[in-house]
Amino acid sequence: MAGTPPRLEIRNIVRRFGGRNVVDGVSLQVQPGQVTCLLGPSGCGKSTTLRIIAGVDMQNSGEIYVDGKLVCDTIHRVPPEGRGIGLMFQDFALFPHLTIAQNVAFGLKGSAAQKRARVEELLSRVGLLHYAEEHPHQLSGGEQQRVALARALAPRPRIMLMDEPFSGLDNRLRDDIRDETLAVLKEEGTAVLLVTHEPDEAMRMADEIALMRDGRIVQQGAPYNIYNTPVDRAAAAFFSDINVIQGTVRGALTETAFGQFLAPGVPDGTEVDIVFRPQHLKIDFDRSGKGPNPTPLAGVPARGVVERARFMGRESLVEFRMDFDGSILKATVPSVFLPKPGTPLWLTVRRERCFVFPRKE
Ligand SMILES: Nc1ncnc2c1ncn2[C@@H]1O[C@H](COP(=O)(O)OP(=O)(O)OP(=O)(O)O)[C@@H](O)[C@H]1O
Repeated sequence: MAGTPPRLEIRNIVRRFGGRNVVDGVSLQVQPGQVTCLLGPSGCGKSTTLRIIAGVDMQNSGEIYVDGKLVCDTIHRVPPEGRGIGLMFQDFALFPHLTIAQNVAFGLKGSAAQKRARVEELLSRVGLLHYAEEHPHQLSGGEQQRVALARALAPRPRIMLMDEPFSGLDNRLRDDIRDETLAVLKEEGTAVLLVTHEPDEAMRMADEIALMRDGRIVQQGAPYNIYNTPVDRAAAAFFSDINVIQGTVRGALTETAFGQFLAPGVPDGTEVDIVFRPQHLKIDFDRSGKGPNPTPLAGVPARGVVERARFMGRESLVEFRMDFDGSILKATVPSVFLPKPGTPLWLTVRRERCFVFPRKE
């Protein structure tokens, strides 16, 4: 690509432990001011990837570039402190014997006046200037996390690596700290690579999500695209509960109780999973044994009987036992609607909300 190189680029990183590729050919780029989330289940290799970029672990093959300059392959290796990288980890504790200001100043170079100016700038940005002379134990968990952010940002790192930085905080506080952190990182124009196993965190923070499984990135893109066009059943299931209807392809179509689904390019006889999220199952009332009329967009309605309905605050989760095969499908609906078990209702699902994937055993 012509023009400015990415702030961070990794190419084909492989890391083996005990004969297993724990990181198996990971490539990605992060631009200045952009947050990329490495998202995946526990053990998929996220932290190992981050540790390699930080320089505290070493890849078996692959390269790391910062602003287009090679900082590490299997021959050259810039030490961690020479990479312009800041770190923020959940258990990256503050120094208990130093004041808040001394903690933030810890990695800074320059004159005393320059250091003081930078510390004051960052502490006021995270709203903690009045705590400058206190010690960490006098601050709440959320405040300590903000100090940790200020400390990591103080030397103006070109790249910030964050590994589950908010997981020690309780829910409400976590949302606030995430938003504040994001605002500060954007102002500083830092390129951020954030590791998390929580889809909500990734959706809230990321400009781009790299979904990782078994050491590989299986899908990469804006949160909206990753959520709405998953590459496979597991990618869909990572973000929410899913419904799955099984079918077999005949003539690029598969027949279900909801009518036909297109399966272009899928060979005859292939078993497929038709996957959709519970919020996309639409409910209609029973009109003397009939449901709404079929439409090209929503297909044929199918009847189910309410098995269970649970109130969950903002929404209700309703489980239906379907007449056609006795399977259970789930719908989330606004919680004003809480039908009684045994109520027959009709269900439809819009075609553009469904994904047809060849079944993997
Ligand atoms: N030093 C090591 N020696 C041997 N195996 C390791 C080492 N470090 C990591 N692993 C293994 O590599 C795999 C990936 O670990 P990693 O910590 O990168 O996963 P993760 O996706 O970050 O998971 P988590 O969210 O639980 O930290 C795991 O199976 C882990 O046991």
